[in-house]
Amino acid sequence: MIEIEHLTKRYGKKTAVNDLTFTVKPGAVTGFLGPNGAGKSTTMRTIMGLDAPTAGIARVNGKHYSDFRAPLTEVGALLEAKSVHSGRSAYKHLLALAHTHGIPKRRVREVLDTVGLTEVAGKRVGGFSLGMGQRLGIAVALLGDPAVLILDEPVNGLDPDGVRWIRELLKGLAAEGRTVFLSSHLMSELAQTAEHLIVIGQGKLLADTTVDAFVNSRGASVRVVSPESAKLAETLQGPGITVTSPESGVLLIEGTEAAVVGEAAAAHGVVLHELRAEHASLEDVFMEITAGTVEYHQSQEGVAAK
Ligand SMILES: Nc1ncnc2c1ncn2[C@@H]1O[C@H](COP(=O)(O)OP(=O)(O)OP(=O)(O)O)[C@@H](O)[C@H]1O
Repeated sequence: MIEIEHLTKRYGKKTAVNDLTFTVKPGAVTGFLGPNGAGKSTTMRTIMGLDAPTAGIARVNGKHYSDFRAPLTEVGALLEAKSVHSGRSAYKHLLALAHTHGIPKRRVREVLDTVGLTEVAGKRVGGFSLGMGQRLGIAVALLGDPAVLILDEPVNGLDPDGVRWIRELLKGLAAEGRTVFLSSHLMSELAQTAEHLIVIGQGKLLADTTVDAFVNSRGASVRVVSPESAKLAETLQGPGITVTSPESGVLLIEGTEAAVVGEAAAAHGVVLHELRAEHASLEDVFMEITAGTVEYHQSQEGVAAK
């Protein structure tokens, strides 16, 4: 369990995290979503005791990070997305960490196997690709068999196979009853991995909900293509129903279901070329909810600061 209470972090005049309160529960993968600069990394660094909060508190299993005697066995984290430059082998790197935390040697072999690095365990970490570095970082996070895992953009640098692998790994770890908290700016990735979502923008909490509820928070609409769209639009008028026409011959109907639209068309002899229920994607809802909180906007001239 991770508990964040009224957490605020300022860097000079910049407020990176602004009075954030939420809880990450065990037994599920919780996604941490927000546009670039929203404050995700800062929040995660504060949980791991790497940044001191300006106000508020972050607790892991009821304790502050600095109160853990062997932190690796309490909370595992992958925070840096960059590869490690070291002359040490992956095995030696993990072994050194295991020693300082009282973790048995056999656990090093186990985690190397879990992350698929057994064959390259004797190779210098400095020569690792970004994806291999990510796998090593995940091995470090898992080394102490912690109940809580915090991963900042763990799919960075992984190929599609690696992305699928980490998705299954994280779901499996959550199914074992662990708390799994991962940040991503890839909405589609979180939709497939997370059950719960914490969404922030400009350091503030925007949503704390299940993925399903997040996607369904914007009602589905019905898209119709018809040579008689104007006639159909008239028959559909009613309380709670909004009909718009984004282009000639096309209707977008909100507030009712595809079946109702199809029956109305049949009853009035309207010819349909297409009838489709459209569900908002996680990405659509994310863009809508974070609009106005992004630090940088794409302008026609390029990327311009707000
Ligand atoms: N050490 C620092 N000094 C000054 N400003 C900082 C520092 N660290 C972060 N910030 C600022 O705080 C804000 C939040 O940054 P943070 O890295 O936490 O966001 P993020 O959501 O992780 O973004 P990204 O998805 O781009 O990694 C940004 O505006 C960033 O520029």
